[in-house]
Amino acid sequence: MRALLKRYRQSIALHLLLIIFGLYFLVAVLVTVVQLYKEYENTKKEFYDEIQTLPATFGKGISDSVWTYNQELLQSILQGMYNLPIVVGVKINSLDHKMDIQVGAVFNQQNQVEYYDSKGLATEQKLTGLGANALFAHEFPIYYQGPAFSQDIPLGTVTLYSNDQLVFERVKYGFILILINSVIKTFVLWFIIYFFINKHLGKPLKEFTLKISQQNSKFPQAIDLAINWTDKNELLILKDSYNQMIERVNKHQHELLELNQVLDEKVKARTRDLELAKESAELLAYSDPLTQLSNRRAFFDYGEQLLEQAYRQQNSLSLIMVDIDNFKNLNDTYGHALGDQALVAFATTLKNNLRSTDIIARLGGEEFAIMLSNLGEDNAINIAETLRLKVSQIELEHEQLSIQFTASFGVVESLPGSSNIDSLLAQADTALYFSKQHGRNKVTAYSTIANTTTINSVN
Ligand SMILES: Nc1nc2c(ncn2[C@@H]2O[C@H](COP(=O)(O)OP(=O)(O)OP(=O)(O)O)[C@@H](O)[C@H]2O)c(=O)[nH]1
Repeated sequence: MRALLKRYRQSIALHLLLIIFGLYFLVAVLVTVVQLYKEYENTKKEFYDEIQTLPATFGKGISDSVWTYNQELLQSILQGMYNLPIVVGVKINSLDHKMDIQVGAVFNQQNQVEYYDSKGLATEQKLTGLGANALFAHEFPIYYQGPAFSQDIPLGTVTLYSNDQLVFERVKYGFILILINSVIKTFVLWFIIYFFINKHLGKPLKEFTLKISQQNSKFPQAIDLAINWTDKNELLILKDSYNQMIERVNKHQHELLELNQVLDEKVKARTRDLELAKESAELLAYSDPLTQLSNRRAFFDYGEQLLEQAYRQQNSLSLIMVDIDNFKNLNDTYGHALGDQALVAFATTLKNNLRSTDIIARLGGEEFAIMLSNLGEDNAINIAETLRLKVSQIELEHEQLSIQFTASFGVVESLPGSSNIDSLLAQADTALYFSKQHGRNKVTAYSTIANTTTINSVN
């Protein structure tokens, strides 16, 4: 039942049919009721007309039996009348009241219904047959017309009673037939029309809905419906409109995708530019434009990291400070451009002779610092010596002259946990200063002069 109700709620065909045939059935019932009423009225009239004809048939017999006081004959005539299907009761009122008699259902003086058997004795209602609540009566006089009398002699009256229910009983079967006819017609038509509405509207709509729900939301496709209809009906027009819309949506989607791609490429290009700009900004911020070595800031940042790492791993780390000798002189003698050339050649020599993991930085002017990870003082001194030699071998050409220069070095080893960049630099600088003081083009280890320096400071 629940499934049927759900099916009804979900089916346009069933819904429409219920409305249409519900109304149709109501109208059919109304028309039938009106028909029944009319039939009832006609039948009632027919009854009345038939009752009107009875005096002509039974009047003479009744008059004769009343005149001759023949009770037996009167009773049998009354019984014959009572047996007629349109009569429910007969009442004779004779003038001398000697032949008064009633059979069946009749009204008394107080207009109440009373019931009598075929012998005229009062009885229960059942003997009168049909219910007599709605009696209607027809009264006619009886006369004696004998050859001895010139005039009709009034003998009394006969009242015939009939019943609405008899009328109804007669039309009832006709009405039931009409009603059954209407019900069968309604339901047969209902199922036939449901079949066709469902076939041509319900099913295609269901198919359409199913196919729409199965669409890929990103790339919807045109839909085809299994409708055998040569001309375009509303459903086919709806399907075509849907397909046109899908085509437009897909076109729009395609344009959007293309636009997205263009935008994506633009964003990527912009991101690349930004990254490059960032890289070059970082490079600028962290490198020396002339020598392409790290600058002072980078040296401090990277140096701190190396120091921490060495501390964690309990590794040795050494710092070398280098300063080109008499650089002012070089600048003043051969010009600033040659000075720059010397700085670049010097930086290249450092780079070529050190590991990529070492930090080489130009701290400012002609002053450089090198941080060597995993190297103790002895190794650092050796490297500084090599560099000193390599630097002294650099030859710069200037106006057919070969220009050479030297550099002084200060070396210090970091003791795990006791050093920071500033103190290391200060110590390396002390060693460098020592090299400068003792003839330049030298390598000095801080450890070799530390005591002397302390004593000097104390003095
Ligand atoms: N060409 C050039 N010269 C620079 C640059 N930066 C600093 N200088 C010069 O480097 C010279 C450094 O001179 P000083 O500090 O007196 O040192 P020095 O002449 O090398 O003497 P010592 O260090 O004692 O051997 C100055 O003349 C600066 O003008 C630069 O980028 N290019």
